[in-house]
Amino acid sequence: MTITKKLTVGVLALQGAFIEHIKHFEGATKNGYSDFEFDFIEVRTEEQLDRCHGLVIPGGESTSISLIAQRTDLLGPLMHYVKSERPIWGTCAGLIFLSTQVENGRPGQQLLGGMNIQVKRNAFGRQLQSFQSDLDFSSFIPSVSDFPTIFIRAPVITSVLSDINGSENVDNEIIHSKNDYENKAPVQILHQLDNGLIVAVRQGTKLGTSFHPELSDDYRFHKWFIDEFITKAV
Ligand SMILES: NC(=O)CC[C@H](N)C(=O)O
Repeated sequence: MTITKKLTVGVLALQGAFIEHIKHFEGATKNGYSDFEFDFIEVRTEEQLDRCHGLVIPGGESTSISLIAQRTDLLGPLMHYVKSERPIWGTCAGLIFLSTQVENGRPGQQLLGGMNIQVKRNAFGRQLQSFQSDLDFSSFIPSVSDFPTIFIRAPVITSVLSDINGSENVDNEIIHSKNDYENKAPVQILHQLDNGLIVAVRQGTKLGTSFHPELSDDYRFHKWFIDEFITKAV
């Protein structure tokens, strides 16, 4: 007799492309899991957050997500959730919110401080606000060598911070997370564009991507997140 484990994956639903993530997860898990049953939920409250075995922070506008989280009293629970080591994936604005330092941020913008990275908002400038490119992710997702990758006013990862308490990066232009969590896992660079810009990183149970797999019609990236982060964590 197989015992089926029920797993709940939340998508932070304060602003941005949360419905698209839920649809992709549903598509990615429709067939092929006999040991797990999945529930994908929109997260707007602490009670919903507590139920989640993993969380996705979608793309949208990081300053709005930060502001709404503060106004709805979800910022504290989210900072606490980051410390729990449960998997979190931030896409685009979600990557910004998940990071420790942000260049080009807005004064007062809050960061969850889940990954020891500095990111730059709107890093591609006006000429290249949005673009699509088929990228080869086969070095970390087996046989995915042609993923339709969409960038929209995307951030990039500008540095990996070795000592987040050090003073070398103190700069008034840079927003720093107020979370006292320190992710101790090594930061892995998963993908760099041909011009060297870093657009996907992993640090232990946390994943950050500059781009939007949920806006393509391809479920493989979401399936990989489920297989590599969610089902392995339980
Ligand atoms: N597509 C996106 O998520 C854009 C992110 C947006 N530029 C920000 O700063 O939050």
